[in-house]
Amino acid sequence: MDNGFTLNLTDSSKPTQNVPKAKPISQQEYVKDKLPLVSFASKPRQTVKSDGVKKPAFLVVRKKASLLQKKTLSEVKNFSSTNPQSISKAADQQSSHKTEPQKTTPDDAGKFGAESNFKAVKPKKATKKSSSNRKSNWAVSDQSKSSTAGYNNTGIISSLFFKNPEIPEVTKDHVEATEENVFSSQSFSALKIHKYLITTLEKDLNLKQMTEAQSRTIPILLDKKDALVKSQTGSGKTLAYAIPIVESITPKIDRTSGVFALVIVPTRELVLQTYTWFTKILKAFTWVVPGYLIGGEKKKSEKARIRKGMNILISTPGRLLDHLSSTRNLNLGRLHWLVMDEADRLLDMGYEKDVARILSIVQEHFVKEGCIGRRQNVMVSATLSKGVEKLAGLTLTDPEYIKLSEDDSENQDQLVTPTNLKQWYIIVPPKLRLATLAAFILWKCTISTEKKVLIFMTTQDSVDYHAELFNRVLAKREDRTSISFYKLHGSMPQKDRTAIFKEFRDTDSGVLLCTDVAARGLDLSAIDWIVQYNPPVTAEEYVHRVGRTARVGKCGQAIIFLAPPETDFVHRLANRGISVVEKNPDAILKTLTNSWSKTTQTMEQAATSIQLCFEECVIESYNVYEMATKGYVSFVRSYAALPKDVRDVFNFQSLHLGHYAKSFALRDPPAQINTNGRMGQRNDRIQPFNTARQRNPALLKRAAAQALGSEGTQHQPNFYERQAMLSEYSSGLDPAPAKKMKVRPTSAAALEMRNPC
Ligand SMILES: Nc1ncnc2c1ncn2[C@@H]1O[C@H](COP(=O)(O)OP(=O)(O)OP(=O)(O)O)[C@@H](O)[C@H]1O
Repeated sequence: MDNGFTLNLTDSSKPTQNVPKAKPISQQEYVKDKLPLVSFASKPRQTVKSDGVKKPAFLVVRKKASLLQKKTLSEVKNFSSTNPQSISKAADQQSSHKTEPQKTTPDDAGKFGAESNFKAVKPKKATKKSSSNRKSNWAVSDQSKSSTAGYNNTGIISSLFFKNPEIPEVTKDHVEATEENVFSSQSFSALKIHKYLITTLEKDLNLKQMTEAQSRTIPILLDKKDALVKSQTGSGKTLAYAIPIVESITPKIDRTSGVFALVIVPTRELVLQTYTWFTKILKAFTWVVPGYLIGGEKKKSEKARIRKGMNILISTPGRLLDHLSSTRNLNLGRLHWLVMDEADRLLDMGYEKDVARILSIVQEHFVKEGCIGRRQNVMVSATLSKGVEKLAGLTLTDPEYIKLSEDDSENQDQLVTPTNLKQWYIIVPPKLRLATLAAFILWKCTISTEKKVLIFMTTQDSVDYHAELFNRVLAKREDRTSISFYKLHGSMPQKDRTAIFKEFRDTDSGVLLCTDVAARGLDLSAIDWIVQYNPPVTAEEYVHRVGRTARVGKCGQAIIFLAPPETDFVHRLANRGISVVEKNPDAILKTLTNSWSKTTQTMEQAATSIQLCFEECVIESYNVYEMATKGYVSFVRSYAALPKDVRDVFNFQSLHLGHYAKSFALRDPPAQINTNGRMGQRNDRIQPFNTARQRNPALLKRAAAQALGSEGTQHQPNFYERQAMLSEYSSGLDPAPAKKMKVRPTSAAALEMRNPC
């Protein structure tokens, strides 16, 4: 039997076609990685038929040099996966000293991981599914068992298709989805605004009709009223407040007149995007100066811009507060407009203090200037709820609550997603997550025409790792089109962030891996698919993430990966008026037989082949291995730190750590995975995420609290605090405390939690 990974040494000196081609380890890489990987052949364990003659076949075994007994380093250096001589030499040597079988596989992980719900799960005999759509092959048939058994028998890697948890049947909820029209029947010329502004909108920006959000909001704001605007993602809310601001600026204003309008938004990319909108619609109003403040830029150049003066200022709260306390020229005493875009995000615990402080400073400036004019306040978000303004003590004067959907007051909590958005969920056993994601990417980017994909992950380390892994394994293969992978998260240098944001916005195809830094407000054109590889914890965040596609009446699709214990999230969404349809993961994995390897016949073989390539990639380079462990540890820690309110759905106790390790292409048992590399090999710096902690929830809780910068026994961060700390939205510009902090982070994940952007 040829399982696709056998090497017939007697038949040919070349590896068979199906042996995954691993990059030979260069001397340089060897020195860098310290722990080289060697390949050698095992004792013949089976035979393959060639020209009707039975010949012994050898399995290629790849091990870290350090695991081989009696091998000197110089011997080890001579081995490489593509060097058949070294393989046969190794095979000879191996007969004299046996290789250590890998002691543990992630399948054993119940022993190492948290107490798992899956511990007692036996290999599944048959799925419970009744509908054909839900038929799944996780419980492998005898035939497929035999096709993948080779891996199991070698003890090299565990099978993807054994010991997976049962996929629960998800009862279908009746969802009354609320719909909102995107476009109104009115054009901009119906508004009482300056004719130059109308010309810019209709001729230069080619906007024929107003959206519903614009036609309802603009007249109210032109009437000088305060407003709370809630309308679906991608409904043109930016212009809904930008047009009245520009219209209300009189010709008397120049750059020395001070800040006329202040717009606060949660992320730097959103600042740049909003700034671009203002520059576009100010085309005919050359005397009005827009400007922005973001973190990651030289403060000195920002100070110079402030000194020169600007009339419309767009900023993240962190940077604004920083300048308000350190830049004397920044005077907000003549402010006529205060806009908070993504206001619900700005006013939750992550930002509330910053925003409240900004408001009190604005008030001080008002008193100093002796200003008597009334300031107009506008709050905008797709998930805004009434009363949110009270959170920061912001006093709105008789605000209009502009809500586009016509639901009754009982349904205040209902969320709205675009009508043209198709929403799916997929229940994937943890072991198959990576292969399924890879299959999805290959399917969309090489076979289908929907080639622009945005993938959300929880942590920055996870994004870094997957971007590196996919770049090495999926990006380029001779026999298919190359795929461009991009990444975006809060710890990247601002220059890179801006460049990638612009590049991905303007490209027709590619995959952007990102954290929630890209979840809100970003207008990336024509994204075909949103993939939530890690689910968000709230329905609101779900709405914002999927809202990056299907904007202004366009079509789009979104899919969310759920593990079997997380399926209740579907009901949570249904309770908020969001309907998602189940997709069969087999349908995605099957595409691998076309997109990954045309020589593999079954889905199981193809999935195992791609998983093996990922695992090889991780073993080969210590850098990738380190990234994988960091990604895994940060994922586990972020899961452990999730707030109580969501633990009925996202329960750390239900995580099968071993299976999740496999989803990071790691072969080590969870107890041996830490951000410090292999246990015992580099024992400096970081404490391992040890078994005791994993097993004991109390210890874990304390560890999570400590990682978040507080003593477990003293202050336990509440829901909002944790969410804020785990979130990507902070501008990262709360400079004073950040600089003072001398506590050494216990891990990259902890660092990320403390200082996310
Ligand atoms: N009247 C219009 N006609 C056509 N397109 C429009 C119109 N107004 C805005 N748009 C387009 O709609 C897109 C989304 O706009 P915008 O980013 O303001 O949406 P939003 O409602 O703020 O979304 P989110 O809630 O995700 O922040 C932009 O690409 C913009 O060009």
